[in-house]
Amino acid sequence: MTTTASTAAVPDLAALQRQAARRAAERAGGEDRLRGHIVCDGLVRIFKTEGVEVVALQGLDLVIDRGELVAIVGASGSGKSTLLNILSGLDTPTAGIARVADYDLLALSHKKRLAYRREMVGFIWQQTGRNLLPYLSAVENVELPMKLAGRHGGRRERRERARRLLDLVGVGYCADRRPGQMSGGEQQRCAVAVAVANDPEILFADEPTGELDEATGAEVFAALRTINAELGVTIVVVTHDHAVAGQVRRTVAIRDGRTASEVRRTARATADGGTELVSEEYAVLDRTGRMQLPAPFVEALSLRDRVRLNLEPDHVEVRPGDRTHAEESE
Ligand SMILES: Nc1ncnc2c1ncn2[C@@H]1O[C@H](COP(=O)(O)OP(=O)(O)OP(=O)(O)O)[C@@H](O)[C@H]1O
Repeated sequence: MTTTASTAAVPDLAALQRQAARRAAERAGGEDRLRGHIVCDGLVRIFKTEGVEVVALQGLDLVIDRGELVAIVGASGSGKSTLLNILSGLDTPTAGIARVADYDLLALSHKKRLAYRREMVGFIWQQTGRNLLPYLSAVENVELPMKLAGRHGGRRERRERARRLLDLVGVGYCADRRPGQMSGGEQQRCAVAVAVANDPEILFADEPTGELDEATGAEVFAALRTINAELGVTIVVVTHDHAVAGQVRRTVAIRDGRTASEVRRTARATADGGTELVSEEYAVLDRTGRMQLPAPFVEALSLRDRVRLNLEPDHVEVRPGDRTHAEESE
């Protein structure tokens, strides 16, 4: 399915993606190391509470390359937070494969899990107040993780790096302000700088724009795109807002704990000198050949129970199946 939308201020998502991939390859030591930075294969997470089992992830497949900026969308309860908690090392899956760089997330010792969370991963929470310490200025907030990790040289080097990162996300002018003196959007952009202070390979963000209006949310996404392109950090953003997902090149939709579909976007020039955003939607096929039909397709043809499949030379046709005896005799 392809859709287009014209707008004057569409960023060139493909160019940014190429720059991010170049930077990521420099960091990782070669183009051949880009593939499969994050790999989930048949990922399962079952929660057991008072004898009741909830299958939050039921065989989820997902591959994200180094330097990608991906949005994960889905309705409430579809398993987004469960996935993010597993990938960021906060939770352990029940079964399947979850691998990030060289870390097998199903078999991490306590020590390795701590190292993974300290060195590999940065995190941004939805609640602005959870990302920053209220009694420190923006620049001090960015310096703090570097200081705690004992990295990035002495005081002066840390301060220079903190100011550089704040400039990069567009809030250099807030360096000496405390969070209470900044807007919600400025705080979240500052949180992006804090999250990458120790140069993690991957940045996870859970609804980072959930408390912001659309325009301010777009500024936070612009900061994420800049960090992605300039530093080559792989970024995974979870959101239930499909409009926000339009800010990135690749969106993965989760339904009932499985990867259901994917949208890829590219900006292209139009004949009248404007810019056009082209979106293409793909269904995701797992290793065993299973896929979910988009809900609007199912509804449009009242598909249910069974469908007819025909193999054509270059496509597969899906048609409503036979009606049951009961329906025919009505
Ligand atoms: N700790 C837990 N114990 C029991 N069930 C849980 C737990 N965490 C999540 N679940 C269940 O797993 C399913 C997926 O939840 P999850 O929070 O991952 O969804 P989500 O897509 O992030 O939803 P939301 O957008 O509302 O945050 C839900 O049915 C939820 O009730």
